[in-house]
Amino acid sequence: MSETRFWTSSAQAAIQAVGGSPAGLSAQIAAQRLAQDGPNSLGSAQHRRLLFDLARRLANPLVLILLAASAVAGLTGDLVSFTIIAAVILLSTLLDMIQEHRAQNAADALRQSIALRTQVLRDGAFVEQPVQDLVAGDVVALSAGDLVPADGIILSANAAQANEALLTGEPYPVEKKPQPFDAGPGDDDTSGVVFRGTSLVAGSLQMLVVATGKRTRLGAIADALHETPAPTAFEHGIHRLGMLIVRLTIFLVLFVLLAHLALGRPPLQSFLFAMALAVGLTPELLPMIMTVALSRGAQRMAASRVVVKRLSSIHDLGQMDILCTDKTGTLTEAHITLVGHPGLDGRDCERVIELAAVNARFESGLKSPLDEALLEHMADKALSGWTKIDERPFDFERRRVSVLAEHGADRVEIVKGAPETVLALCDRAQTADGRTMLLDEALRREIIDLHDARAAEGLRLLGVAWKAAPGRTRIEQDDDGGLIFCGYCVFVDPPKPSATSAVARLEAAGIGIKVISGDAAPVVRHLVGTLSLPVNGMMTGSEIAALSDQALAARVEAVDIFARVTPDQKTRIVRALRARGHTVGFIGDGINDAPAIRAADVGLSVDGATDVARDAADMILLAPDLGVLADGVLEGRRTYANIMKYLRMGTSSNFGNMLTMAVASLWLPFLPLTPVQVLLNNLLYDLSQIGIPLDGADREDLAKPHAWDMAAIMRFTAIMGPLSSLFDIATFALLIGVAHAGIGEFRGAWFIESMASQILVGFVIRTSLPFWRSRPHRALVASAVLGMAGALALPFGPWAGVLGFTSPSASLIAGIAALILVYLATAEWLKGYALRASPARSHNMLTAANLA
Ligand SMILES: Nc1ncnc2c1ncn2[C@@H]1O[C@H](COP(=O)(O)OP(=O)(O)OP(=O)(O)O)[C@@H](O)[C@H]1O
Ligand SMILES: [Mg+2]
Repeated sequence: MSETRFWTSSAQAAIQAVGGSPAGLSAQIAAQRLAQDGPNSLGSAQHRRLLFDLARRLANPLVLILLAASAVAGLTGDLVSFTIIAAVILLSTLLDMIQEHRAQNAADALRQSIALRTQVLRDGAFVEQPVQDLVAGDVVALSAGDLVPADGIILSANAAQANEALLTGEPYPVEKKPQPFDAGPGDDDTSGVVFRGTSLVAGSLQMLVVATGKRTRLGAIADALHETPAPTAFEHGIHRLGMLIVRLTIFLVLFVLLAHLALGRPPLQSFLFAMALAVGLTPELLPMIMTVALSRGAQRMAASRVVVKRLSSIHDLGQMDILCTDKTGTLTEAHITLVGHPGLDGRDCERVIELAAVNARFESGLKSPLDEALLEHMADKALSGWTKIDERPFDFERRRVSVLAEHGADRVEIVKGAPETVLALCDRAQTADGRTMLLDEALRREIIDLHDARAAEGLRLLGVAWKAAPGRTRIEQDDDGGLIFCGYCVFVDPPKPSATSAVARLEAAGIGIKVISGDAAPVVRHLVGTLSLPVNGMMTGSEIAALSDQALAARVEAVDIFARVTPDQKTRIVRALRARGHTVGFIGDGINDAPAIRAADVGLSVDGATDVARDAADMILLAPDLGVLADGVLEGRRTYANIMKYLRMGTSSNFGNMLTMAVASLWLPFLPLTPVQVLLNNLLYDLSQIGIPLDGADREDLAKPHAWDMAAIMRFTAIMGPLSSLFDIATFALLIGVAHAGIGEFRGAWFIESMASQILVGFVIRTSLPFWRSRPHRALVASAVLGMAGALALPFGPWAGVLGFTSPSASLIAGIAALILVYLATAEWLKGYALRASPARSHNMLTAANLA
């Protein structure tokens, strides 16, 4: 769909075109339009269709070749094989697909629960609606911190500023205000319109929606942007491992095929066998296991009140070794109250609080908790007599709010903000009795000392200043000089006692904490002292500003407290830590935190946070509490441990099977299993693994962050794979050399041996502890029992003949059982050695290399 460039025609024309009016829509018409136009989302309208998905999976070339080859075999007489092969392929694909779908649906439902909502005018009143349900013609009210939910025309605005970096690349906010309704067409000015995906960073506005979903300007480029984030180190590693297995498989299949042909075996049977092996060896279950494990993880995390938006961030959470946190709300209660408003002499002064409250009342930007505390304090005292002329809303670079207001005949500009910023703009000061004096060095020192004394007690302060502004009607960018300092507003934001134990838990889990705040250094230092957080070293924004990225990276690890930092510096700190090889989490709730949340490996926000922060985050904490996060980290690690379990079992048994098949092809005078039997073996093995995502993890797996370690997987495979083939070959020797088994009996016995050894060894290698010390999950035991029962039922049931088996004798089974016991004992003995992490592995080096 192409964008309409509606802003080039007059607002009137655009509004008429969508049949809207400033009065909004009725709920009934909105529902009709929603049915007609579809939801306001950029994703594909419907879920992928099940049938379509099935076709996509069956289109796997290996599967197609196998089906084609067995069809050829079917035409030449072996119809039974063809039927069974087709049925087995269909069955295992369905099994795989249904699990994945269910997992995806569960994860989607969780994501839905935290979907963005917005204020919409319906039937004449503003109501909260999910952003998805917006239609053209709706009137939407936005305020600072909100994401713009659709493209639209501004009906009214109040000091609104939008960040349009996503569309224009321009990092600085641009002013937004309504344009004349009948302005001529052809104008490419976009100041009177807003676009989906941008955000309001200051002020407020009302817009009339003219385009939703894919018809928006963002929708037109969304496919090109393709919102899939860059793969994480873990996904990258999995992909590499998968490719390695595929390459090995191709090599093996060619080897087996050529060996059989060279030895003069029937070509079609040999080909079918080789293809069945290939289907069995490819790690086709990996995506399903990943999705199911991750979605399970997400569900469990939701139970501990962490909602996951991006599933793959669960690994990053498990791997996270540094958590950066803002201060307000995570380390403090965020119930801010005003406790004083001292003038120059240190005693509370009415003038100070009045000016500050007027400033807070007239600010239309994002109301900060400080503003709310001021207004709450003034609730009983009227601010009547004051009228607003203009304002310059808060932003995190200026760290102040300027308001132009009038009281009777006096027109004044009132500025409140970070004390040092405000003081720097003053050249005079005013006492409580109204005397104005020059602000000399001595007086400046006194005022600073007054501040430092309170800040050292952990109190937050705002400076308040003013100047006469006769005849002025606007506040321009650089008007804030020559102010008269008046006093401070003093606030208390009590520390959150639960933060201490939550931080201790995170520390115990191997996660270092860094506090990154826009607040003043003494306040932050006092807070971390009160909570006795294990943090050291302090750096301020002005120090960071003087450092290059390299210099910052060199120092950033040794510093745990950052104060008076700008939003951009928050991002620089995160980047510097990542460049040092850390997996970094960032938790924050404000507009100022959003860029850093996005820059982190794991972006975290809380449920009550601004849209912009929630949108940037990978996970949302439903309670603003670090304790919740500590639980989440354990879930992340458990999920990771389970995926590693599957990988270890899969790669080592695959590799073992490859070796076995290579030997068998050269040595056995017949195929060790028929193609049908190979596929059945594969299906049963898959079935036995269904329980893995539910399995628990040992305490050892949860104790510290784990990075993807390819070398360790290779090492494990190189030890455990050959071990299993050794026992396979011993089984061959037993069957042929000792028992002189016929072909059917050989295949029956070997089918059982290979299934039993693969399934049972899983219980040995799923844990690094002695296997009897770690209890597997019931579901894993159940699926394993199911797989084993199948393995025994096939060669022994009435269908054995059709499947090409002859039931093995009791003594053969006893022999095999003995071999398997020895195998399991050897595996248990060797696994400590095989499971050791690669010695060269340094967490830092590895992740740094992956980042590059
Ligand atoms: N409404 C306001 N009016 C004037 N100044 C403000 C206002 N809000 C914040 N400031 C100033 O800007 C500074 C930075 O804002 P803030 O403390 O919210 O940053 P932050 O990085 O989000 O901090 P935190 O770590 O506490 O969440 C404040 O310390 C204060 O000096
Ligand atoms: Mg904050």
